Amino acid sequence: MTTHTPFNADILSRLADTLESRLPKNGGDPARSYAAKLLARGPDAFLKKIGEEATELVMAAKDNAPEHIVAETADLWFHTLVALTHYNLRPEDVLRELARREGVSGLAEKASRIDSN
Ligand SMILES: N=c1c2ncn([C@@H]3O[C@H](COP(=O)(O)OP(=O)(O)OP(=O)(O)O)[C@@H](O)[C@H]3O)c2ncn1[C@@H]1O[C@H](COP(=O)(O)O)[C@@H](O)[C@H]1O
Repeated sequence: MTTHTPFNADILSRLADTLESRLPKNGGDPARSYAAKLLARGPDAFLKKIGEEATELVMAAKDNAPEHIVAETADLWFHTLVALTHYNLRPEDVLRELARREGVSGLAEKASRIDSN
């Protein structure tokens, strides 16, 4: 199932727009929407789900089950998008941060942090 075919990341923006519409202040209805239910219940609810989904991803990876890994990563990304929405942040903020880091070696970045301490 692995593919390097370019895929438009607009889905993240569209999903974030949908999640914003599920916020309590925007009339999200917990009776009709799982996302609205999580957002109405607040951080304890969606942060617990992030922990659970991360653990499920680890287990899928340990099983070396590619389709399961993709599904669990999607669940994890979805719940992190719910968290970003609660904190008035957008996936574009995260994508900008990744773009800022592009080409910066993790080893070099870590060394610069250690040197500056
Ligand atoms: N991408 C997702 C998405 N990914 C995962 N999920 C839900 O996340 C939950 C994952 O939790 P689990 O796997 O633990 O399943 P569960 O046992 O049912 O969950 P709990 O009862 O334990 O919380 C499931 O209920 C999934 O349906 C999602 N729910 C919604 N979306 C998107 O969000 C949009 C708005 O959704 P609603 O407003 O909730 O209808 C949808 O149109 C989709 O585009």
